[in-house]
Amino acid sequence: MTDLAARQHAAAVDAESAARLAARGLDLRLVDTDAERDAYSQVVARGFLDTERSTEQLDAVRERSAYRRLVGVYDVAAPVPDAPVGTIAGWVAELSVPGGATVPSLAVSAVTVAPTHRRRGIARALVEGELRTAASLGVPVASLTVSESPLYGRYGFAAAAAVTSWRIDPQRAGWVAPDPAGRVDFVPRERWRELAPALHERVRPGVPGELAAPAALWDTLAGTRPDAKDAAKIRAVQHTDADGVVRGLLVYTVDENPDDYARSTATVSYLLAETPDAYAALWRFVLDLDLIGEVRASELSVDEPLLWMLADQRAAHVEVVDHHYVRVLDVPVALAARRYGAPGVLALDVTDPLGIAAGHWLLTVGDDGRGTVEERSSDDVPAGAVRVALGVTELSAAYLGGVSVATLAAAGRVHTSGTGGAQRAAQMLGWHDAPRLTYWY
Ligand SMILES: CC(=O)SCCNC(=O)CCNC(=O)[C@H](O)C(C)(C)COP(=O)(O)OP(=O)(O)OC[C@H]1O[C@@H](n2cnc3c(N)ncnc32)[C@H](O)[C@@H]1OP(=O)(O)O
Repeated sequence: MTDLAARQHAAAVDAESAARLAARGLDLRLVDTDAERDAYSQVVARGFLDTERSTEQLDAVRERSAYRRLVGVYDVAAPVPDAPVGTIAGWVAELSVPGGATVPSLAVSAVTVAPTHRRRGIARALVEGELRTAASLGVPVASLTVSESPLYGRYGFAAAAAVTSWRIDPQRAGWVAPDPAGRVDFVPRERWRELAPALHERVRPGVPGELAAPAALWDTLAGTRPDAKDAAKIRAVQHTDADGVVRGLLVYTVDENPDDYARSTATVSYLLAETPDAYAALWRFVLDLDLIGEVRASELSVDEPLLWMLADQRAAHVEVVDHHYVRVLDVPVALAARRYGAPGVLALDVTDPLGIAAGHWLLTVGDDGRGTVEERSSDDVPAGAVRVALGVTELSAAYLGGVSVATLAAAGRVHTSGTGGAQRAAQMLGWHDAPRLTYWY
């Protein structure tokens, strides 16, 4: 755990949110002991429509979630006062940004409020409180994946990295890409679980929008958790290059079609590739599986090379889905971390309903794509700069290069100065690789 992550984990709860909730007889506090964590875990399961957790599941969750800071809201007047009526989890993890660098991000998860206590501002107090705490510690961005799209824009989050869900008819798709080098083999799930973290560590800096993954993710994907459901369905595969180095990993499941056995369904749970050969070989393996009439995959990029490997692009039905939500907390630190698509100068006027990221900033990008950021007064705009007035939600939307500023301007969400200002700002803030996050958290 980095020093920043340790400080975030141990920080006191936000005083403003605590006072707001206390005025309603509610207690905001850190969830600490094993018994508290188990009670919290049961409430989160209920909040996400899951069944009550068994002792085995509680043990598995507790063992795998120590990295998470857990905060609960308690109602002392409730019949079970030890069960929180509101929950949130947060931890600091590296978020990849355009250009190969990473920034620390407050990853937010497990936001639930008991149906008995909804629509009284408890979720707002929890989310705002954790954002203020992270910002006060110097965490430059926050991020999350969502159950419902409309929830987090009000706090400054935007869908910065969309992904795609695919349904492919492999019997129609064909293949027009070169034959990939290397070999593909089945491996035991336990072996896959050992290999995955290191491969992800190598791949993720080059994928804007990807987040350092908790160890628990690999157990879930490989079915190696003691409480795993349907683990026996999971098939694990590796790709190795000519030197025998593992360059790609795949886990998938198959569901028989009782009406037509030869048109069963294969679902790609996770496909990770470090090289073009590994990427092509693993996709080709999936598309060539016998007895499969449909291949499903999700959390793929909006600009997936796979589309250009298919002889018949209409064999693939592709749906774009909002996925990784990002919220800038510290404008200069966040903007200085990424690289830019073109040189130039932007005068940014940023508004923020929570006040955290509001201000006037000058972003100067050199020919090498690196940016420097200075605070400026609102009327100080150098000649040649494009003035961009936007909310923190729109800044966050454009942060990873996943949406063009020209598109946001055309949608009326961003205002730019001068003829062609939106296009120049779009070239600067744009990036050649679509951002993506490969999992949910
Ligand atoms: C990162 C994650 O964990 S995503 C998972 C979110 N959690 C879930 O989906 C679990 C099921 N849902 C719940 O537990 C709750 O309904 C929550 C957490 C979504 C909302 O909790 P509440 O305490 O009722 O929210 P709260 O009263 O603080 O409302 C905050 C704002 O969100 C709005 N809001 C709350 N729920 C919804 C919703 N389902 N759709 C749209 N807006 C909503 C409120 O109108 C309010 O708006 P305003 O403050 O701008 O006027």
